[in-house]
Amino acid sequence: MSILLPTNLQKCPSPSLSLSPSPSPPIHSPSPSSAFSYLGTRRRCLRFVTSSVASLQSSVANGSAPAAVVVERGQIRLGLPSKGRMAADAIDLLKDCQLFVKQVNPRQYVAQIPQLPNTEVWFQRPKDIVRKLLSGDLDLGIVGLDTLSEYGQGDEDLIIVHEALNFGDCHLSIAIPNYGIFENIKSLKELAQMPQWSEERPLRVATGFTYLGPKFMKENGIQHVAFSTADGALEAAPAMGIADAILDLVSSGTTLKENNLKEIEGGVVLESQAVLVASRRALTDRKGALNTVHEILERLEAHLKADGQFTVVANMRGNSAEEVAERVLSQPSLSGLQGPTISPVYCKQDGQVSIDYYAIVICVPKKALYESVKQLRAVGGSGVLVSPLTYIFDEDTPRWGQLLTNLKL
Ligand SMILES: Nc1ncnc2c1ncn2[C@@H]1O[C@H](COP(=O)(O)OP(=O)(O)OP(=O)(O)O)[C@@H](O)[C@H]1O
Ligand SMILES: O=P(O)(O)OC[C@H]1O[C@H](OP(=O)(O)OP(=O)(O)O)[C@H](O)[C@@H]1O
Ligand SMILES: [Mg+2]
Repeated sequence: MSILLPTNLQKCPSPSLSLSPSPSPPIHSPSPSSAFSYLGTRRRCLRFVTSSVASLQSSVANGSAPAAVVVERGQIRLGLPSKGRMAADAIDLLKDCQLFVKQVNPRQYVAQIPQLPNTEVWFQRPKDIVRKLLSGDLDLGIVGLDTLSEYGQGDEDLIIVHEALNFGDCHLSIAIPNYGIFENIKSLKELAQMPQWSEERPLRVATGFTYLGPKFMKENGIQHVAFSTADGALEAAPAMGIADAILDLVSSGTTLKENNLKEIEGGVVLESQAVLVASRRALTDRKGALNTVHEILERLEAHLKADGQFTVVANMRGNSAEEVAERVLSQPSLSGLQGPTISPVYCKQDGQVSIDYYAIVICVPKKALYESVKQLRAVGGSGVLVSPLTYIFDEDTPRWGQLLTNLKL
């Protein structure tokens, strides 16, 4: 395999991989462009790079000196995306957890959360949040798993505290043209076995993910690949003749479709969504950091668990609470969190108080709402009321226990 890194990396480790001309003529178009840099093509380059790849990549990709000790400071620092599609969603999520980020104006990069008086918010680009967690300048952060994986490179100091914040859903995937020599190619295996690729003329992949891309190809035993990098609109690269394939984020798939590209079986590198990440050093060494993370985690879990559920209340005729419970529990979608809550409904008839009905209360996953209502009706439920659920505070916070285990506390 020739996973090739830029020659310029060897001379000048800089976070921005500078541009060099394409190594070999493209298959669709004879006009290589210098808009993308091929990450090295020469064998002597590969030999050098493979021996020092780990240390070189981490200092280049992280753009900062490795953190050594935890610097004394009074406040816990939470990094939030300063721009892009994640910025508003991260603030909205915290708001839904009753954590209100007070930013005086959008160009101010520091903010407060009055509910967490020992915590400061710092707005940073997602990749810089990861870099600053590693350098010790931030303690916590919210970023996409893709960014965390690309810039964190599996560093053990980075701990994912909550892996599913329910926004920023996308996946990192290889895409190829749906025309020309790729028309009948449907899988990564078929792509790798195409006779066109050789050491001299590798499959050229344009990507912003220059750590995850080569790692994935290596793990899949794919030979003859060369990566180039660019900062956006990657989907144009194949049609421009700059690359054969791309490795980029996909959400709705519209951008791929509009650019005549397709995903292939086995080509998904990573499923991603927003995560809460912490620096292990900060959690173990910085006073107050663990308490802050506990509070944020409790609020997040309570909100996110409730977010997918409705509260359903219905009346049901019956002779006793137990008899109604049996009917309700005979249906697969009506067991609620622990089981239905059933209470008598007291009616006054001819001066007498009687119990003919029982009210049942259950939590129902939003996706299963209609099915649940049908099942309720089938066992005699009537007057079904549905309302959104705001929080579910469980007895304990499962991820908190996992975090403590992970920290060996
Ligand atoms: N199309 C998408 N749909 C949903 N989430 C996405 C999509 N593209 C990216 N994301 C998620 O949002 C994060 C931020 O992406 P965004 O495009 O806002 O910023 P960026 O790519 O870092 O910056 P820029 O695009 O301005 O260079 C990504 O790391 C990813 O987790
Ligand atoms: O599958 P879709 O819903 O079409 O989304 C995918 C696109 O979204 C992102 O681009 P972004 O909008 O961030 O622009 P960028 O290329 O400038 O990063 C990503 O890089 C894809 O190009
Ligand atoms: Mg983007």
